[in-house]
Amino acid sequence: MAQVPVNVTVTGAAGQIGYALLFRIASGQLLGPDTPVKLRLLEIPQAVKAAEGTAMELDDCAFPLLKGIDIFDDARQAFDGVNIALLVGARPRTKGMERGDLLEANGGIFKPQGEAINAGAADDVRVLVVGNPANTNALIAQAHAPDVPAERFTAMTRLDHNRALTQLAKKLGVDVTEIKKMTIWGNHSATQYPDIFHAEVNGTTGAKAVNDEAWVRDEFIPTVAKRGAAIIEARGASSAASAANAAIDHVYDWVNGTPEGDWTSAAIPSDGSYGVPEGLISSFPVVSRGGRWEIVPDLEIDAFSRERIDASVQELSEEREAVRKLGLL
Ligand SMILES: NC(=O)C1=CN([C@@H]2O[C@H](COP(=O)(O)OP(=O)(O)OC[C@H]3O[C@@H](n4cnc5c(N)ncnc54)[C@H](O)[C@@H]3O)[C@@H](O)[C@H]2O)C=CC1
Ligand SMILES: O=C([O-])CC(=O)C(=O)O
Repeated sequence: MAQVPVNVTVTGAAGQIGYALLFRIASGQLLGPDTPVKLRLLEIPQAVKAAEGTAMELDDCAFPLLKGIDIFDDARQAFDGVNIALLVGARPRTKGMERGDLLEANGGIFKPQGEAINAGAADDVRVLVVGNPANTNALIAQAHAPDVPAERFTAMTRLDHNRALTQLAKKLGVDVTEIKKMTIWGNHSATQYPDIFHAEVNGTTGAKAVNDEAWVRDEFIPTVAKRGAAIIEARGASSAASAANAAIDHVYDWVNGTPEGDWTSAAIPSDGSYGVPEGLISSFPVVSRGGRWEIVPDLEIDAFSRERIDASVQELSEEREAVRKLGLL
């Protein structure tokens, strides 16, 4: 294990996702059991003490792969030399806040973080934005990091993907491992489109195996798309451990590749595929090969799917327009 440690920066480190995420990174689940890591935690000044507490607990685990923990309240320092950037900290929507206000408040976070990544990140930096609105926050950060290849900025829809796998598996009474090629299209929001027409289950498609369009339309899609709100309702707080789990899955697959014969979902910059305007950070069916995400090409999109993909992509276009008007792009 003479390998140089990989620098992993986590923003919002003292938050609830941070707490569920850091121990898994340090134990080797993010990058694999042979890759040592150094953690660089970014928090706002008021939460630095809490982050220090988490760092004490990380020390107390004596993880063999953890080669250092540094805590910052300054983005330039936190992203200096970063290889993997997990942008979790964001401004949550509070009462009375309009979508425009939320985008503006997050612009104040993701613009300077993009600039800091541009200034100091390692050449191989990979960025995953978790903090909501994740797709558009990723777009803002990317816009302020012109020296970093655009494809290195991604947003998380893997939690939606994993939610969709379990909902379909439960409906069919099969194991989640029997379902391949699930897809989430569009925005990580209630407009997202979980697509089972291309999913494969024991030699047929997910849609054919279910054979019930009303269930797909009225139960499956809304259950997956509104699962975040349902968790908040039940738990009194938003998904944390499942979100951290999805972040681990996203980065692990990005670095190590997706399995043959399957694909996953990630929000990545559009190359114009499937009618998604170029540059929007939208969720697609993707494989990871040679450390890069590739959009799965040439899938047939029927009218049912087309309408839903277009609606979610339309929302992303509107968010892009809104942040453009705010001068954030
Ligand atoms: N993409 C996805 O699937 C999911 C996204 N989320 C989003 O993830 C984000 C974090 O969720 P939680 O950890 O539950 O929230 P949280 O409120 O528990 O933690 C957020 C942390 O970010 C910190 N923070 C705020 N501004 C910061 C800045 N400028 N730099 C560094 N840190 C900063 C806060 O001090 C806080 O400790 C939220 O935006 C949430 O909506 C949550 C679940 C799933
Ligand atoms: O809605 C939220 O804040 C949490 C979220 O993104 C999710 O659980 O998908």
